[in-house]
Amino acid sequence: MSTTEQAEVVVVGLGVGGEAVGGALAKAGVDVVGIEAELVGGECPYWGCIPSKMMIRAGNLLAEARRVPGTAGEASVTPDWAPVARRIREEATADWDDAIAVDRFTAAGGRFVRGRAEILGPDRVRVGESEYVASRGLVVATGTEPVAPPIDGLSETPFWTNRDVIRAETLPESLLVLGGGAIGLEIAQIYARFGVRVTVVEAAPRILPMEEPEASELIGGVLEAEGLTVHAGTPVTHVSYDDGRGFTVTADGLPGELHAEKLLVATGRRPRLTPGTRAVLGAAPDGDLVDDRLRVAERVWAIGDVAGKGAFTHVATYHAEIVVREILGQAGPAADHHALPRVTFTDPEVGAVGLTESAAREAGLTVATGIQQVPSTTRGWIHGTGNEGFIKLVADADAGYLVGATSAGPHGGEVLGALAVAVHARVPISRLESMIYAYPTFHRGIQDALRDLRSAD
Ligand SMILES: Cc1cc2nc3c(=O)[nH]c(=O)nc-3n(C[C@H](O)[C@H](O)[C@H](O)COP(=O)(O)OP(=O)(O)OC[C@H]3O[C@@H](n4cnc5c(N)ncnc54)[C@H](O)[C@@H]3O)c2cc1C
Ligand SMILES: NC(=O)c1ccc[n+]([C@@H]2O[C@H](COP(=O)([O-])OP(=O)(O)OC[C@H]3O[C@@H](n4cnc5c(N)ncnc54)[C@H](O)[C@@H]3O)[C@@H](O)[C@H]2O)c1
Repeated sequence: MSTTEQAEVVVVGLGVGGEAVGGALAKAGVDVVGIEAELVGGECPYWGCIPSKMMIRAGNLLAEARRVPGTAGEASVTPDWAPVARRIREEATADWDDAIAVDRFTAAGGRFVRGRAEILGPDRVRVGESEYVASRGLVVATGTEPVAPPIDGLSETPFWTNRDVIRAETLPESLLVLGGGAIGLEIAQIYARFGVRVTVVEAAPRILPMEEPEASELIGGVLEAEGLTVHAGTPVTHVSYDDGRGFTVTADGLPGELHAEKLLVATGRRPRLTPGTRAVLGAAPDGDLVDDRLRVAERVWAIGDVAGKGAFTHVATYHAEIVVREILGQAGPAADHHALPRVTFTDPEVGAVGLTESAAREAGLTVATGIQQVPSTTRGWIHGTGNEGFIKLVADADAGYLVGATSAGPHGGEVLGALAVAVHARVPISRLESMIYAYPTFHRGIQDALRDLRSAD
């Protein structure tokens, strides 16, 4: 028998963004129904950021130990995946069980529904036989799912996605990674550091195509020095799988076939929002889903990955705060993505904020750049082995402030903090130049990059 329940707010998807919105509204006394098809918390804690960064921490420890000879004596390292898999299963994901997160939401006063919601209109959704009608607002927080490119043969093979690499209890002997973006490169490096023979195949002319070309060159060089094989500009044309032999891949521009026991497809993700649902919500078929208040339509909001403004956890939580304010009728700034920070947690880390040089040029700005190599800074030179990196600044020369920056190197994601403030607050370059930079830090390289920027005047 079908039922209809009323609520003030219905949140579809309790991942990073939905859990934050639902929990905060429930705590504020709003009657919230939160609907989740899989695990409350979403991709980040169970199959994304947290377990992958735990794996990276382990891989970085191995790499540091391997850097001991020649610098601090002798060290012998025997990689073992078992403690990594155990930590992910027991500490990070509670064996992929979200009981604590569900309790947190219901203890705050939220009404929890487990199931896949079908959005029927701007104020109603259906889960199984039950309909939920929202009087005050609908929040769509359904995230993204991996895209498998239309490569001949691929869909008939048992390829891996990020979920399989995170859940692996044992490692394959070899791994082919399709896609040299954030997921592909982070996983490729970790697996290789644990002894897996890894090949990365990227269709675009360079890996990390969304970041500065200097970052692509840096990471490509580091990975190859660690023994990985990296092919870029080589679109895969055919994939096949054989129980005994594993995967065979052919790609344009590569003379022979590539073979590996496992194949990870990390070629991007798409919003979990069908064209039909967009239409039902009153959104245009193409273009921006949300305005600067994250509104899709009257009393309908979309947040996090599905909003299409950057697929990062910090974007989902940022959006959540804005929508909570909107629904509670509180004043506050609109969403502003001009200083979007992101960090690819390879070693060296690639941190970036705002526009790359080419994006700034495409935006029609008068662009000036400055760059400093980390090994040429005092701290980089002291650091020695493992010091590869650079700091690159992208300035709007007419306006006199930075519109983007990249900080690649040891702790590159941490150094990014100062640059993110500069881009976010549009700090005049002259103020940045007159700042005192602690000696000898990695972030002091910003001062050197500013000098390079000034010398380009
Ligand atoms: C391997 C990997 C590593 C990552 N590392 C980082 C990182 O280091 N830093 C970072 O900032 N970001 C990282 N990300 C990205 C980050 O995980 C996402 O940006 C974040 O999870 C987005 O949150 P969200 O709430 O928008 O979506 P999600 O976390 O995807 O949550 C959406 C939720 O909605 C549910 N849902 C979908 N449709 C329905 C429906 N119809 N009914 C009910 N429920 C539904 C889903 O089951 C899911 O739980 C990583 C991602 C991956 C895959
Ligand atoms: N550290 C982080 O913050 C982090 C880590 C992992 C993922 N993420 C988020 O998850 C998103 C998805 O990650 P992703 O790595 O899947 O996507 P991505 O967009 O970062 O990279 C996908 C890569 O695959 C390439 N590609 C596309 N089609 C291809 C094909 N047919 N053959 C070979 N290569 C192909 C693209 O050119 C691109 O380089 C990221 O954009 C990011 O927002 C963030």
